[in-house]
Amino acid sequence: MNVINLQNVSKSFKRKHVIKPTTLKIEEKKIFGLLGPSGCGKTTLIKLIVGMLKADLGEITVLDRQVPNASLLREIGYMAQSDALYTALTGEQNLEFFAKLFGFSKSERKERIQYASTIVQLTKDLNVPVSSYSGGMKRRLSLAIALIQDPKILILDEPTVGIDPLLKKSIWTELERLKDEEGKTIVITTHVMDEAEKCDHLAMMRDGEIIATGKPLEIKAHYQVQNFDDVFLKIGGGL
Ligand SMILES: Nc1ncnc2c1ncn2[C@@H]1O[C@H](COP(=O)(O)OP(=O)(O)OP(=O)(O)O)[C@@H](O)[C@H]1O
Repeated sequence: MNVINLQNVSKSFKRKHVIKPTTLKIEEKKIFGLLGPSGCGKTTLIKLIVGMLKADLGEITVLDRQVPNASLLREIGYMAQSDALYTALTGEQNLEFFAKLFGFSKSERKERIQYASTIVQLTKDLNVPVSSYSGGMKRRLSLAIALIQDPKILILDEPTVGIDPLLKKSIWTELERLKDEEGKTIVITTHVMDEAEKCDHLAMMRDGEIIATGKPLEIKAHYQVQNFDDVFLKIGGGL
């Protein structure tokens, strides 16, 4: 079953055609990666799916509901590229704020905060104001916020930027567990080549267009290369 469907979706900013007519289906219970050079339109595409931007043309449905739809807020955990955090508050207060928005009871909030902060290894720093967090800690808190309401779909815009390799590995282990054991669908943008390899399915973007889709092996075969660094070089080189 497809949980995300885009049908001929396009978007321009002023006269710039940032997303050219795009049709895309994302299957449930998969990790779907969006790859492409900086500025090719990944974040814009993601914002259209989340409902933060309105498409000029075309139709987007998520879980069979047309976007935008307020009921989808609960179903989509979104981690933006720039952290949207309350820096005067502690990590825990940030998580508490978002957990309250989703109407969790006090005991559920405690449980959810414990779960989300453990995954991103922030439990020890929960009582520190976010203003004194490092860049990587802010990314981790943003990921915890995306997980707080136990959404069916996780949409993560470069979630592991600024995160050290060990923690990155444990985050990926958790993403794979969320998919395998809890049936989550995960959409991720990345520039990191080993992350591309871990996705079940990929869409390669260039200049506002999806130019290839497939499993990592299929994409490499398509470009006749051994690794994703070379895929990128070929895309950048105007294949
Ligand atoms: N609000 C906006 N107004 C005008 N132009 C915009 C706006 N948002 C994005 N753009 C332009 O749209 C293009 C695609 O941007 P987008 O952020 O989607 O790319 P990206 O692939 O996510 O890049 P990166 O990997 O660097 O994050 C860029 O040329 C950008 O300058």
